[in-house]
Parts: sequence; structure tokens; C-alpha cells
Amino acid sequence: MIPGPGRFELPEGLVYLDGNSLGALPTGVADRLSQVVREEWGRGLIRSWNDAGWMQLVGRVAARLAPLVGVDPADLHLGDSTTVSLFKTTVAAARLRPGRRVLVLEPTTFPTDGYVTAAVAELLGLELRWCDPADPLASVDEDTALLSLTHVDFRTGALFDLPGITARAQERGALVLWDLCHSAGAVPVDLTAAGADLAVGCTYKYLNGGPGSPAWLWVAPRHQAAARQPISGWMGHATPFAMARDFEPREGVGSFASGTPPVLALSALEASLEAFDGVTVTELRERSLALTERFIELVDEHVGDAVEVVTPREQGRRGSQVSLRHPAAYGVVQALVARDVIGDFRDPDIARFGFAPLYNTLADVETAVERLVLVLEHEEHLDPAYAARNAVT
Ligand SMILES: Cc1ncc(COP(=O)(O)O)c(C=O)c1O
Ligand SMILES: Nc1c(O)cccc1C(=O)C[C@H](N)C(=O)O
Repeated sequence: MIPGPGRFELPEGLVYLDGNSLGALPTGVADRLSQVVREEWGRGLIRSWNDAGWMQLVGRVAARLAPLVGVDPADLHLGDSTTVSLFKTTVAAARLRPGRRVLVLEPTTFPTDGYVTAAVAELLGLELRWCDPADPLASVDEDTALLSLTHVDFRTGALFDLPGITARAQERGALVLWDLCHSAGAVPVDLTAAGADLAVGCTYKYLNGGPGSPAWLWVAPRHQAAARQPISGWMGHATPFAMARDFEPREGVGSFASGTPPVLALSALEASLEAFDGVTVTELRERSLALTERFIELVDEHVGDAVEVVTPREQGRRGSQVSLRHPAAYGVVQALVARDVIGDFRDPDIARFGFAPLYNTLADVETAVERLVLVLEHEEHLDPAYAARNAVT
């Protein structure tokens, strides 16, 4: 069953629709973190690597995350940022397809995905090919090593067909790397059923792991023996404490580890993921769609002339956010924040509202649209304080 806002420490009276950027704080996390700091670190000191199970922490977090993305926990690694995880998996993918010279990327992807893929292409002497967002597969051919896509577009909330694209790219011999930052915890994903190759995702959005919480990466078991990531480090060594001169990778996805796991951040994440206890991905999707559907309906009804809904209206084609285009979107978002409705602005004209199915309610949706109506009616979005960022004022 969905726990609802009571499972989170949300400020009274605030409508928080930015869980697609930074998820809310689940109850119990602050106490757990304090216990790890004071007891495990403060008193246990170095003994806690064994006595407090710090060495098993990555595995415990993976066990909680795995059902949300349809994988075996043994095939997940956690500990780096999404950016570094993208770097590791992109290099590994390119090396799994020697002789293929092209990395295909979608131009509206999150910037870091583009920067990393371009850097890998430069490093390995490969070609970067930008595809048509409406038809990424048209750019995948016999020269393509990797198609790298974000599942849910961070600007529009549009959702790619993960199983369909994966299957068709694989028919052409390419691998597919999915960035699931805007999916995990809100949009059902079954990487195993899709026969996917590689995936990454952050944990600070719908998974509520806290600012900068460690990202995850997944490599399909069939690729693990041959996969080689570029940042060999002692934590990815088969016997780290042998302190051997030469690198010998751990078996499986463990070889994707590089340095010491971020214990404090992983401990917060472990406690945060307890908010998903007893919740199915089907329930999450139903709640998410109910929220986005109602928001679109109310926007159409009350402010349909003033804003354009850029998120696909077809349920199967959208993630868990709704994006509205308005020439003064920056002012709209700021004026809403002043009225205790937090969404965010994406350049140049997008007001973005994320609906976190664990804690957002239909009442949040109604309040948000009521206040959006007031903002537009009173022209609060045209306040001169926002002029510099408003595209048109
Ligand atoms: C789709 C996507 N990929 C990657 C990132 C960046 O990840 P990180 O800052 O964890 O490296 C974000 C958001 O920050 C994102 O939305
Ligand atoms: N990671 C972020 C940060 O450190 C600061 C501000 C925003 C973010 C985000 O996650 C942005 C987010 N990925 C987006 O979809 O725009």
C-alpha cells in the first residue's frame, strides 16, 4: 500500500512537486543517519566496517532497489554519481562491441549524458552520432556500438518504449544503455524482462535518498564476464586487502566498484528505501498516472488558454511529471514558490511539476492548479523581479 505524505517529513502547508529533482525526506532517515554517525562511526570507529556491516551495505541497498527496476540485486553496483556511472558503463559498452565505431545519443538527453558520451568517444577514438528524438533507431546501424537513451525526458516527461527500442537496437547488434534517473521509483521498469544490456540511475529523485545520494548501475549478467570499466580501483579488486600490485577484477558487477563506498550516504539511502516496503510498482504507476492525469485535466480546464501541456497526453508515453510551456515560465514557477507550491523551471520556457507517487496526493494537484490560476490571474509571474529570466515579459 502507498504510505502517503505521513511517511515523509514534509513542511506543513507546502505542496512539493519537485520530487523529480530532489525527493522528500522519509521519516526515520534522520535518526538512522544520526545513529550511524554517533554510534557506528563515533564509537565503533574502524571496527564498524565489520561489526556494523558497512562492507555489506551496497548489497543491502541493492536488495531494496532491485525489485523497482526488475533485476537481481547481485547485478547492481552503487556508490558513484550518475555521471561517473554513465562513464563506466559507456566505456564498458563500447569495449563490448569492438570494431563498431559509433555511439548514438539523443540530443534532448540530460546534458551530463551528452558530455560523458562525447568524452568517451574522444577517449576511445569513436564517433558520436546524434539521433532524431522521434526515431532514435533510425540512427542505429551495423557500425553502432551503443545507443544511449534517457527513459523519461527530463524536460517534457516523455517516456521511451524501453523494451521495444532495446529489442530493435539489439537486432542490429548494438547495445543499449538506459538512464533511469526519472523512472526508478515512479515508472515501472523491468530490465530483465526487456532483455536490457546496461542501465544507470540516481537515487535522490523518486527514491528519496537525499542530496547527492549514490547512483546505481546495472550490467546484464550475460555481459559481466567480458565487461571492463575504466576506473580500476582497489574496491573492484578480487582481493582488496591482499594489497596486490596487479589488478585482478572481482567477479560480476563488483568489478565496477572503484573506491571506498560512501557509508553515510548509503546508510541514508538504505533507510529511505524502507518507504517502499509493501508497495508494488503497479500501485506506484497507478497513483502516478492518477496524479498526472488529474493535473493535466485541471490545467486544461482552468488555464488551458495560457499554457501548453508539453508532456504527452497518452498515458503510456509519459513518466511521472507534467511540463507546461509558458513564455514567462520562470516567473510562473517563482510566483508559485511564493505561494508554497514548489515545482521548477527549465530553460527557456518550461515549468516542470513532478508527481512523486509515494507522497503526492490529489489534494496537492488541486491546490497547485488553484494557485496557478491565481498567479496567472493576478499576473504575479510578471513581477519585475523575474524579468531577467522570463523569456518574454
Ligand atoms: C537523466 C539524468 N541523468 C543524469 C543526471 C545527473 O546525475 P548526477 O548529478 O548524479 O551525476 C540527472 C540529474 O541530475 C538526470 O536527470
Ligand atoms: N542533481 C541536481 C542538483 O545537484 C541540483 C539541482 C538539480 C539537480 C537535478 O537533479 C536536476 C534534475 N536531474 C533535472 O531533471 O533537471
